[in-house]
Amino acid sequence: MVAKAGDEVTGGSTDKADGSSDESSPRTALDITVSGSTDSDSSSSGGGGAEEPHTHQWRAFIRGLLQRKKSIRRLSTFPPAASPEITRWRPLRNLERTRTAKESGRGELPLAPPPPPPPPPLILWRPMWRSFELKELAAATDDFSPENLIGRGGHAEVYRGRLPSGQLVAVKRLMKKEMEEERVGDFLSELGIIAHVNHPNAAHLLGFGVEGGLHLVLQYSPHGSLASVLHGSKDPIEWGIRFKIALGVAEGLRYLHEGCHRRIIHRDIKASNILLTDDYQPQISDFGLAKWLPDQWPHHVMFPIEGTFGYLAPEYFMHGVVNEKTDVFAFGVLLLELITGRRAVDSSRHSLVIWAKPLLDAKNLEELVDPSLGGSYEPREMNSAVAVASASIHHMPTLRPHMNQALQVLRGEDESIVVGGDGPTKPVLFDACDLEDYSSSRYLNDLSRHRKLALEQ
Ligand SMILES: Nc1ncnc2c1ncn2[C@@H]1O[C@H](COP(=O)(O)OP(=O)(O)OP(=O)(O)O)[C@@H](O)[C@H]1O
Repeated sequence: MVAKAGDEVTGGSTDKADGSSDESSPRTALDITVSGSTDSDSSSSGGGGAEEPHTHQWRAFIRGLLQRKKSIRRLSTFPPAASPEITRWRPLRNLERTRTAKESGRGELPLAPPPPPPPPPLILWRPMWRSFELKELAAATDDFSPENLIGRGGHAEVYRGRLPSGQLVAVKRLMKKEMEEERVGDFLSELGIIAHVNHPNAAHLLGFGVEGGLHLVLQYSPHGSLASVLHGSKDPIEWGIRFKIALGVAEGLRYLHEGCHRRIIHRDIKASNILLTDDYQPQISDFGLAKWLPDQWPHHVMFPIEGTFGYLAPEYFMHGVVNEKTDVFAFGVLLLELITGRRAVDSSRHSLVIWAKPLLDAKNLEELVDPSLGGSYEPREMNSAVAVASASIHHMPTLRPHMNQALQVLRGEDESIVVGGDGPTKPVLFDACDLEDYSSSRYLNDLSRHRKLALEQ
């Protein structure tokens, strides 16, 4: 359950379907700003006791939702079979709950949520977003005309629009059929998180609307998504742009993991969720699955398993373990897409990771690199991208780099991992030990098993 009409929305943990609690849920983003309560989290959004201007916006937003007099809840359903791609695999929705260490059979997992984290320092912050009326959104998008439809995800339609000021915007509207179901929760989570994110490499929220459905109003990205540019256009994009995108996504992820006032795990990094500005600056978008993690939690075990086949880290799809390294794995897959020009999952539903792993291990750049580049790339950049991709898709999460390390290698500031040279690749030991001994062949087996499971849905 997320919230019901008439429920009082207050600070604290997020109620799950089974009545259990999940303090890491991004729903807290809404709760803390609406309640202005004494909840220890309240200052994390800049609350700090005194009501800030943005609190009024949240109040207006929640009031609008409650006036809908419709229940908003999570249901134990599967996504519609006709999803445009095999996205958002949610086979375990009916098991929605937070597993305890006992249940998972692992001593190191938290038995119960630890006490709430101490409030972070007060951040003076003024929102740049506002609430839009339906008539404003309709005017901007020419009544949501099909000509303005620029994207359709699993759960939302995105329309290009123009505000009276002349500014181009993207209006993301939760599809009607999804309104009463679990997606509303994701949508509100997305709003709660994106409203707090402020980085050039993250999608920029301009406002929201709750009349006639749920809407996010975002800055318009003229080139659309990386997926459409990389896989949907006849002209291959040159290596310089690909590398710029890799650097920008790494910057954005580092910000989410380390630069925000709370750690944000995106959980759905993929080419269609990377938007491109007019000068191909990438912006991480679609925060529908993103989670805030308290500082003292090394990781979190989550069900249902949600995300996109082809980008899911093995420890996540096998055990539900989520932390920064879940995103690092997906970033590695994204790098492989940029290097090879191939999709994370091809039309025969074969995984790029399974295809690339032997080539990465053999340092076979010749077969790995996108032939449409015609060998035209800067060798240092390519070598560092390949090295980071290889380390990022490591089956052991602790042997994957943190995003700041990945960034340093990409920028050429750290050459501790190099491929393609004469000497052997240096081992990349970022942390001391792993959760378990997990062999490479078992990893590939698990990937294949996961692929089979995903195809059965
Ligand atoms: N700000 C924007 N500017 C331009 N195009 C956008 C913008 N936001 C989204 N789009 C387009 O709409 C598509 C769908 O958007 P988005 O991924 O946010 O929807 P979704 O329903 O959450 O998708 P998913 O299936 O991943 O859950 C994107 O892949 C992109 O092509």
